Amino acid sequence: MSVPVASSEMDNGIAKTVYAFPVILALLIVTWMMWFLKYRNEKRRIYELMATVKQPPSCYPIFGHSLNFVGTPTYAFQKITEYFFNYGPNFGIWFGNMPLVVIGKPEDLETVLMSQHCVSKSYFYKFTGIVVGEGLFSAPAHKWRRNRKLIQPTFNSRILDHFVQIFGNTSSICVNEILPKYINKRNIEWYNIFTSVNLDTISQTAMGINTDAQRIQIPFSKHLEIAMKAVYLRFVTIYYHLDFIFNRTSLCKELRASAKYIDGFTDKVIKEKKAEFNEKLKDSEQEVSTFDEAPIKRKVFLEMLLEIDHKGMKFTDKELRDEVKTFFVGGTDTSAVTTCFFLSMMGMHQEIQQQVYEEIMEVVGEERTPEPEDLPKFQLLERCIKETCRLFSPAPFVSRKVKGKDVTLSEFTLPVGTTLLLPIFYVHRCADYWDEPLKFKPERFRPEEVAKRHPYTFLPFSAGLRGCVGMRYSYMNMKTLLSMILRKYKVYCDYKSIEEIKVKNYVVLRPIDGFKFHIQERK
Ligand code: HEM
Repeated sequence: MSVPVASSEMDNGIAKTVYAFPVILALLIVTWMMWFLKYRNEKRRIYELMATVKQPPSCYPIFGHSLNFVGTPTYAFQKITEYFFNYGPNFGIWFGNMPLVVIGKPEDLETVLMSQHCVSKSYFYKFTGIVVGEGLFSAPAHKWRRNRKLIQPTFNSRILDHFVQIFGNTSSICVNEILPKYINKRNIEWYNIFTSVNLDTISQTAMGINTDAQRIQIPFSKHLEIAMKAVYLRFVTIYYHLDFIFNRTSLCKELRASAKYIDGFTDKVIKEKKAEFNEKLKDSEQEVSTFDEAPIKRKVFLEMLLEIDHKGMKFTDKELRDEVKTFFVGGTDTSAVTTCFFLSMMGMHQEIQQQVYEEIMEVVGEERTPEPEDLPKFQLLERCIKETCRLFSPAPFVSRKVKGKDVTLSEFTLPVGTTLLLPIFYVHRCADYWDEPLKFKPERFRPEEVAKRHPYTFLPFSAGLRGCVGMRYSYMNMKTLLSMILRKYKVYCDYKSIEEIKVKNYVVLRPIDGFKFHIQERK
């Protein structure tokens, strides 16, 4: 008797499925159509905006303006910079079929960088994924919001003050053990030397591990440079955006090999720290210590991530690796390049170098390692670091995407979906905001001069909601290292003017012909 019942239930089931299928299909079609109409509407509004803003000539079908960048990376950088100076501060370019709105007006930069609707990174950042994954730098907005809140406190002032001793120790290795090998020598790989100093500093301060990169001479800096170059070439070469083309190039092979090295290096650090963390955890369970209850904000960055993970807010291995890699990459490359440009500027401006030397002698003298309270007293040194960052902004551009809501600027409104390019390099060298922009004038950063300018004319660390989390860290670290270098060595530079230093952009700015300074020991 049960068979007919089962059969009728089955018939019912089939009938339900038969009726449900067209309903689901209709819903899917309606959803897709709504999405498509919204997408087309967004595109239409962006195209309308592009029609109203200034645009350089030579825009070709399919390729847009991108054909004008084809050539060496140097040429591409020069071309983009030329566009800024001819069409800026705000204008539009077509990168293939992608419209890019360039925002160089300080008032508008402030609006963009302070807007919750501009915290999403643009399409270009996906190419950095192989190097830094989805760490803080490239994370999508929802993930970034959570992680920024967690990470920011590990760089608060009290913690930074504790780091000064480590800055002093790693700087001392550089000054007393590494630099003596290069006295009076030319053609030195300065970038590698200073990347290693910064790697030691960041690994001790943020990870609580000593990599001893300066003494062991690990190839981290070499791989970082290869990876950054490959990522940048991919950005600017439009056909490299297609995986099936890029994956077949030798550049891709080099990028993968370097990214693999950086991953391996990071995994080793995490493994070591995890083992130490688990040991401490065991001890704390036995000794009822306060380890688990210690406030998270007192721990270094990696300890804090491990502790959060342990307390249940899980980070996958990949998430952990991405965050750590981001700090290794973000904290070393930019700082190394800034150190090298700074020393070039000191070599080129001997009088200013002498004044900085006198300031250092006044604050700490010949021997004493700087302490936290000394650092604010290095005022001229700080102005010189800032003037270096203005002329040679380590991050020449950043990019964003408008999401969630339109953003209104001084002259037009950015519709949702617009990709933005923020040309920091251009703003820093623009004669509208800086008199004699190609002159090294640290006095521009005296408080009374700063007060005369719009704050968004100086953006080496970007600014606003998604500005650099390591800005104060960097100033403190650079002041410690540079004061210790300059009191022991005199720097000379073979470049005679700023115009002579031609630059290229491998995500981070570099001189095309290398850093041409040399050091002599002060007697
Ligand atoms: C001279 C040194 C440095 C410069 C010029 C610099 C510059 C920048 C810039 C321009 C950005 C914004 C990037 C963008 O929006 O695309 C940024 C973001 C970032 N920087 Fe730095 N940086 C420096 C040093 C450091 C250091 C030492 C650390 C680590 C301690 C660090 C960690 C980060 C992180 C994690 C981000 C992503 C922030 C976020 O999206 O919330 N940076 N940096």
